[in-house]
Parts: sequence; C-alpha cells; structure tokens
Amino acid sequence: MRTTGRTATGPTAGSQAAPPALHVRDVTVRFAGLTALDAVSFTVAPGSVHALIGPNGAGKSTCFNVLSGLCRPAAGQVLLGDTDLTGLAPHRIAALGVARTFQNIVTTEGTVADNLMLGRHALSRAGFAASALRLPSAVREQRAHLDRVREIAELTGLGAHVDTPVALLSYGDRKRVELARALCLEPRVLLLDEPVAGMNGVERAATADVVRTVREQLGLSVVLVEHDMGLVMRLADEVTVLDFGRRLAHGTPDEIRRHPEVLRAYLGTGAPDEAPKIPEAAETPEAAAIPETPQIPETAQIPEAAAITETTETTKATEATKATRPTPPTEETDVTEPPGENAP
Ligand SMILES: Nc1ncnc2c1ncn2[C@@H]1O[C@H](COP(=O)(O)OP(=O)(O)OP(=O)(O)O)[C@@H](O)[C@H]1O
Repeated sequence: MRTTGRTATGPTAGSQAAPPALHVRDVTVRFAGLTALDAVSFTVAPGSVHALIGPNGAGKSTCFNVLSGLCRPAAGQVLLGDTDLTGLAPHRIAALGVARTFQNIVTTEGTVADNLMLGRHALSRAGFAASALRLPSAVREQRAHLDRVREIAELTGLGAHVDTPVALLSYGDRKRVELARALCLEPRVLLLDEPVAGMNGVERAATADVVRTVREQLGLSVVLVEHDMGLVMRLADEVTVLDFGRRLAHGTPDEIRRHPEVLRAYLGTGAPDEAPKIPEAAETPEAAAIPETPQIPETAQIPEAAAITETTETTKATEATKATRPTPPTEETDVTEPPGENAP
C-alpha cells in the first residue's frame, strides 16, 4: 500500500483548515557567478494571495523553483509553518501541501478528467495490484477521486468539459486545467506561475475569478507570479517586489503602485507623473474587463502574451524602459567561492 503524508480521497475532501504561513527566509541562489536571489525574505500569510512581481530576470521563477523544490538554495530557509521545506525533493514538497503550476506547460493529451486524475495520483492509497485487480477498496477509492475531480472541475470553470479532450479546449481553459490539476493535490499553498500569460481579456477575467473562488472556498494561500499588473492589483493582498534578485519592496497593492523604487525599477524613472501608472485594482467583480494592456511595461516579452497584449502605447513605454533601465549591478566575483549547487 502506498501512502503519503496527505490523504484526501473523499468527495468532500478539501483544504478547509487554515494553511500555515509560508516563510521564505534569507534565500540565496547562485548560478555560477550570478546571484539570482540575494537573501530574499517574505512571508505568505495564511489564506492570502501574495504576489511576487519584478522586471524580467528579477528572480521570480528562481524563487518559485526554490519553493517547489526544483532549485536548492545556497543559503536560507523555506518553512511551511514549522516544517522545513528547504532542499526537499519536489514530490515531498507537493505531498506536504505546496502545489505549483508552470508558465508554459499546456497539457494536450487525454480528457480533462484524465489530467485531473493525474493530480490525484499522489493521494492514492490503493496499490498497483489492488487497482489492477479492481478490488472493491480500490474501486471505491477511484470513484471518490473521480467525484473530487468533478468538484474541482466545477470550481475552476471546467465542469462542462470534464469528459472533453484537452486538445479541443480553448487556450484559456487548457491553462485552467493546469491550475485544476495542481488543486487536485489538495494543496495548502498554491504557486501560480503566470496563470494568465497569453490569455485574452475574457480569459484573464475568468481565471481571476477562479483564483478568487478557490482561495475563498478552499481557504488556501496563493503565491502569484504574474506580469499582468491589473490582475496582480486586483487579486493580491500583499505584494513583494524583486529586482536583480533582491527584495526591493513589500506592501499592499496600493502601496506598491505608488512606491518610487518600484516605479524606478519598472520604468527607469522615479518621477511617477511622467510615467505610465500601475493600474488600480477594479473595485467590483463586475468590472471583469481586465485591461489587455499591462501598464507596467516589460523589458522582455512573454512571446504569446506579447502578440495579444502589446499596444503602441505599451511598446513606446517598453522602449523607454529599455533605454533607461539601469544595468544590473556587477556581481562581485569571489574566486575562492566554490560554484553554487545550481551552477549550470
Ligand atoms: N538555470 C540557470 N542558469 C543560469 N542562470 C539562470 C538560470 N535560471 C535563471 N538564471 C538567471 O537568474 C536570473 C533570474 O532569473 P529568473 O528566471 O528567476 O527571473 P524572472 O524574474 O522569473 O524573469 P522572467 O520574468 O523573465 O521570467 C536571471 O538573470 C536569469 O538569467
């Protein structure tokens, strides 16, 4: 029999209890001579949406890789409550309740249900033999997993598509299958890596609603990496800003959008009046038309997003940013230092 630390197989299984806080403490990651994260600290409060933002190359994905176990930090700690996650293998971290989605993985094989059942695999208790022999206990468990899969599909707006091949879904729905599959692990913390990249305005609004719904109904914490500032300002309770691997600022969305250092990092200017603004959060859910133009320009583009979202105004702002964004500080080379564990 196979067991994990977390077994939630019943139809009503879910992450109802408040999740523990996720503490990131002085995390440093080096890739040979480059310090991708430099003693970065922040805490994701239980049940909150915590956005991690920053210009391209700021270290957001590296941070996600540390949180999900894909990257071992040279120094620092990641704690889920009192449990030390630092350096654990990805499957151990997932079993302890931290699930993630990936920026670019869009599933195309099997039906929605098939994909979500893959997400239940880590929670399965029936062994291979019991499943293959279709023993009653294994059949019951399989049924319970399928019921839960249907619930999660409903929650994520995929209820009508459970038996649809993923390849036939729209791009936005396929990306939500990734999100739903992560939820099938019954996480206490959900790491969302650019969940709306490449989506049109309607798909973004739908995904924003899904994130809000799963946070409210499952009571989990969400860590969000996203370039779409409209979405960040709308969803986040707190925002941590990274720049060149360092923590530049932390605060509420409102504090962050006025923060001179943040504006300087994104726009290459400390004069907010001269530059495009970080959008304010929409005040009502009905204001579903998430603007398709990110108002903080990016210095490099996510290819699929660029095709949909870029406008002349943004392009101009992006060019201005490229022209004024300072060069990264040169890493001090310590020739006596051995290469970090993540040296390529
Ligand atoms: N495997 C690696 N080997 C060497 N350098 C890396 C590796 N992964 C990331 N980096 C470097 O670390 C820095 C941080 O990269 P990271 O991908 O974390 O930034 P990011 O904020 O996620 O950027 P983006 O918004 O473009 O995804 C960058 O300078 C990047 O080139």
